[in-house]
Amino acid sequence: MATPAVATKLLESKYPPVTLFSSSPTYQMACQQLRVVAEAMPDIPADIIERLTIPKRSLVVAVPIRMDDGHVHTFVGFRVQHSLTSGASKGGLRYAPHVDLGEVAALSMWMSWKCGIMNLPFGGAKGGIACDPSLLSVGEKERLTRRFTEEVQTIIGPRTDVMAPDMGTDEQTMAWIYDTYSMKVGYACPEIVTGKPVDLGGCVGRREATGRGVVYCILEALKELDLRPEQSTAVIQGFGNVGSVTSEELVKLGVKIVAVGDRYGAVRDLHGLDIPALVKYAAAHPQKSVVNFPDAEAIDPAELLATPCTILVPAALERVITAENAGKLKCRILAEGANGPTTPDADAILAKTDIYVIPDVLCNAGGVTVSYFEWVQDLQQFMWSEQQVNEKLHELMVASFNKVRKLARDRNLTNRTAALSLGVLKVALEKQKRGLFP
Ligand SMILES: NC(=O)C1=CN([C@@H]2O[C@H](COP(=O)(O)OP(=O)(O)OC[C@H]3O[C@@H](n4cnc5c(N)ncnc54)[C@H](OP(=O)(O)O)[C@@H]3O)[C@@H](O)[C@H]2O)C=CC1
Ligand SMILES: O=C(O)CCC(=O)C(=O)O
Repeated sequence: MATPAVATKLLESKYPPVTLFSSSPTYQMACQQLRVVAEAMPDIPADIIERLTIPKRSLVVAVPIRMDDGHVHTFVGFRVQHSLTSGASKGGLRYAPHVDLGEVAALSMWMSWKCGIMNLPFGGAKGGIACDPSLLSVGEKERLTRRFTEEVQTIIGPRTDVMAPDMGTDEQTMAWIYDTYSMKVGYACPEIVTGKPVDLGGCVGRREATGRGVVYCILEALKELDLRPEQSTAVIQGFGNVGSVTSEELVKLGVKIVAVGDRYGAVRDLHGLDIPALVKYAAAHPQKSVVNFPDAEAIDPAELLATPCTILVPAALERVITAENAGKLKCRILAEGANGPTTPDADAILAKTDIYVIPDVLCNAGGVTVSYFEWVQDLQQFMWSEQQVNEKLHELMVASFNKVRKLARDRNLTNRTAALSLGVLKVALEKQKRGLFP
């Protein structure tokens, strides 16, 4: 019987990252996590694990658009569908400067596990365009989105691949995709995207869903640790959709948010930041940033993650908690709003501490869950109330949280390995039952 370290090494030679994607550290990280699952769940057939390291379909497209100054600039866009075993593939579209094929492939794998954990009838996908949306005008963003939609049109569809917002995209982006796709097919097809404006068939509560789901998980963790929200503090990295909604929802429960940071800087107030005022301030700021927020102390963003608090919520980028800073975290709960914020090396360090990790694939699954509700409503042309949406979201998040905790306890696994294992097991089982590798 090989020791765990030796077994991981053997698995590494058996399932190396695929060359096409492997220049991306994020894809390498997703493959490393899959190897940990293969080791923890030896009953999953090796040939299925091998298939799961390789996304089913990846499309790279040139996206030329006329810029406002008259010249034509060609961007590069990606759509990766990791698995269609469980249904249409599902996942966000991200606009960010660092987007590449490997990053999108990793994010698509995580979407497969996330949908599996939540028991949603979807496979995983993700898309992205390498661009800095803060440097584009609204007209440029519209032309970019419409051209990208046309370029990926052959592989998307309400029963094949359904996009949603992610970093740098929003409800307006989804409205443009909806309109472009509908013009092509010749009828209004709201079920082609989720996260649309409510006026266009979007679901009430989708914009807030990821942050709400993060908070539902935090409440379960606080309960288990016998801690109370009113006695807790939080630090939030990223103040976009996920970071700002998580902050607002935590404040409603009495949690004090002591520090918040974004790409441009970070602010701290040990008495608790005025979050509703910070939301208004950031919305009015030219770069939508929290920097220079009055009555708060400016701090070095590098200090943010090491700020003492009960709950730390990374809600921005991948790989921000690494072997270098994992030992410096001073939180009791790490609630991963972002996808992939913690590297496997950092995980090994955290596993030796008493930090309670709520892994991304569980913690931020509220977004895709309400996207599922939106898709179902659009297919049936029957809309739910916000109360129905929130109650159902709460029920599904708590059920999945408990499934993950049970597996972690029963098998003596970390929460991350338990969550990933549940997701991978669901996909693997469906593949086995279908008798082939769709
Ligand atoms: N939206 C959703 O429904 C879901 C999102 N997620 C994940 O949550 C994370 C955030 O997504 P979302 O909130 O939608 O994205 P947004 O674009 O709305 O917000 C991203 C935030 O991250 C900040 N940020 C960017 N770069 C850095 C940096 N280098 N250091 C610190 N902060 C930075 C941005 O700041 P700035 O504006 O200044 O660039 C912004 O505040 C991503 O990992 C995404 O994949 C996961 C599940 C669902
Ligand atoms: O709502 C969705 O379909 C996907 C959200 C997403 O991209 C994510 O969970 O990372």
